[in-house]
Amino acid sequence: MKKLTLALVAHDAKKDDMADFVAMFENDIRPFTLFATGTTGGRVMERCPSLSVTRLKSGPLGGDQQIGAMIAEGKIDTLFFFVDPLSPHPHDVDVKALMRLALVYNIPMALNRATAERLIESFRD
Ligand SMILES: O=C(CO)COP(=O)(O)O
Repeated sequence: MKKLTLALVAHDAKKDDMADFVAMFENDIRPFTLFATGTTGGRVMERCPSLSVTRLKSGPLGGDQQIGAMIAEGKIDTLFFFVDPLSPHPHDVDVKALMRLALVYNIPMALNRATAERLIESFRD
């Protein structure tokens, strides 16, 4: 059976949360083929060295758009995007575009840790 793909993205203020989350649910996350924006992927691999994560560009340099394009191509099954709602982001249009494509293609999308925890549990057999 084809492995499901999971994309991980976190704004700077949420990167600790993302690394903690992945470490806590490492066994649930391991079966997925993992993609991440550049810095998020680096932090996740630092925390969980046994996980293999394909790192795309950093968000502000096009990483969000790369993940959006992969969603449009049917290459991403699930998106965990830990959003910082309290800081301005220079690439906010890219952030919105990524969320929009996740909605257009109706893929499961968790925008905070509480939702991601419940969603990842739903993939258990
Ligand atoms: O900016 C991001 C999401 O919008 C994430 O990008 P990085 O993981 O490279 O910080």
